[in-house]
Amino acid sequence: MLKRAMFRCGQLCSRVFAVEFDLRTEPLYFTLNSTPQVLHKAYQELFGDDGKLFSLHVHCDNRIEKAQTHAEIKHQLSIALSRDCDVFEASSFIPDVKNSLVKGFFIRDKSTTDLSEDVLKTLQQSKSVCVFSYKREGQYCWQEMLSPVNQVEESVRQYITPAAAAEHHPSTLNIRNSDVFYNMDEAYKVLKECTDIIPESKEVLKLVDEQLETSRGDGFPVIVIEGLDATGKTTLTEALRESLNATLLKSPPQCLAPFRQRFDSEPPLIRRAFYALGNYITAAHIGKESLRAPVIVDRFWHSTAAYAIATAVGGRVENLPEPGSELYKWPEDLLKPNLVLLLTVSPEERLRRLRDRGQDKTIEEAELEVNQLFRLKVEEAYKRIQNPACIIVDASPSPQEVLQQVQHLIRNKYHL
Ligand SMILES: Nc1ncnc2c1ncn2[C@@H]1O[C@H](COP(=O)(O)OP(=O)(O)OP(=O)(O)O)[C@@H](O)[C@H]1O
Ligand SMILES: Nc1ccn([C@H]2C[C@H](O)[C@@H](COP(=O)(O)O)O2)c(=O)n1
Repeated sequence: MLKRAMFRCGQLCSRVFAVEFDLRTEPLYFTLNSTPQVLHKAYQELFGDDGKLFSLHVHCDNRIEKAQTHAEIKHQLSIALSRDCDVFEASSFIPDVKNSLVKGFFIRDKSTTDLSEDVLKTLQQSKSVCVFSYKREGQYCWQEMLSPVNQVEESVRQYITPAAAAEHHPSTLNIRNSDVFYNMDEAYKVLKECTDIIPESKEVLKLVDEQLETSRGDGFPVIVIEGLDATGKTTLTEALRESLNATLLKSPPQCLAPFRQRFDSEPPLIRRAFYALGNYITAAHIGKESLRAPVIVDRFWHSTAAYAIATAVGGRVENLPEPGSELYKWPEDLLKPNLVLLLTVSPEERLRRLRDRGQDKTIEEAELEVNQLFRLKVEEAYKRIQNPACIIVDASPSPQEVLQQVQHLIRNKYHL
């Protein structure tokens, strides 16, 4: 309750709120003020003309619990609310303060029933959930706390006050060590914190402990093949293995395959830590194998970071961390490949290949298909990662031509 009260009245009022009413435009930014503020029309329209409005945020000191509660609420809202309700991503943050982002939702209920209010009141019974409702009177809009079930609490009005757009999209504030990990210890810690609720974490950590050994002398070249799904990575990496007499490795490595589905169903914090650790295990395998032969790697850190950043950052490509941001920096303790090639094909060709393949798609792959914005962000994030940056390969020609193109690139560099 103390946290909720702070959120309502105290330090958290200096926060800025961002609501993604429309993923193709800027979020709507506002702060809260105890004195009424005259709002211009755009805000008046969004806050009050069309249905009942609520916001919901999750506050919790335990990051695992917070991530799981957020995911659970997202699921609850998707099944419990009526079709007349729109759910938007919303967040609150302190401008330029890293890790200050608190994720939540904005709910617009255009129905004539009280269903959404009842659902939200039930959710608010959890001590880490804070729900507000929004009211409008003339040119003023305010927020007040939704009274929990069986509790009539005197609500304090906080008036909506327009705020300047954030220089960087707020979601970028929390990427480090929540979505992308820049050293092994940080990812390791996340799984360690999960061992009680996800017993498989222990087994993954055991595998990490057993396999670690990333040092590598001047061995054979290590070439990573990256790209969105169905761009031809498997086809190319297998052809390269044969033509170069190379060892083919993957990230995540085969030893993590039994755990992948489990971690894919977890919120980003846990899921991304799992993939990050997978890269370190693969790095240990690369270290050994590259002493014997050239190594081809199907996906590595570029994939882990690009998918994580593109998922964490809502909306448009412009919302991504800007080129040169430290968020695109290779982890200090992860083995660096000699060459990273990014396979690209047109969206139409990718869809054709996906359809021809006709196999089950993971949720994320299915999302790629429908979500053009997400695909563009993944590809752009790939291109922004530096040191090593990826070399773009046009993978639309036939498999044989793509192989020749890549052999040419490798030969130029290594005379293999
Ligand atoms: N150069 C190419 N031209 C036409 N079709 C191709 C080419 N390369 C691969 N394909 C076909 O496209 C489909 C996807 O290829 P592949 O499985 O190699 O992609 P991928 O990048 O490994 O996918 P994923 O990441 O989802 O495993 C397959 O049916 C494959 O036969
Ligand atoms: N090194 C890796 C490999 C994969 N991922 C994640 C990113 C996508 O969610 C998904 C794609 O893998 P695929 O379906 O092609 O096997 O896995 C990652 O984060 N890091």
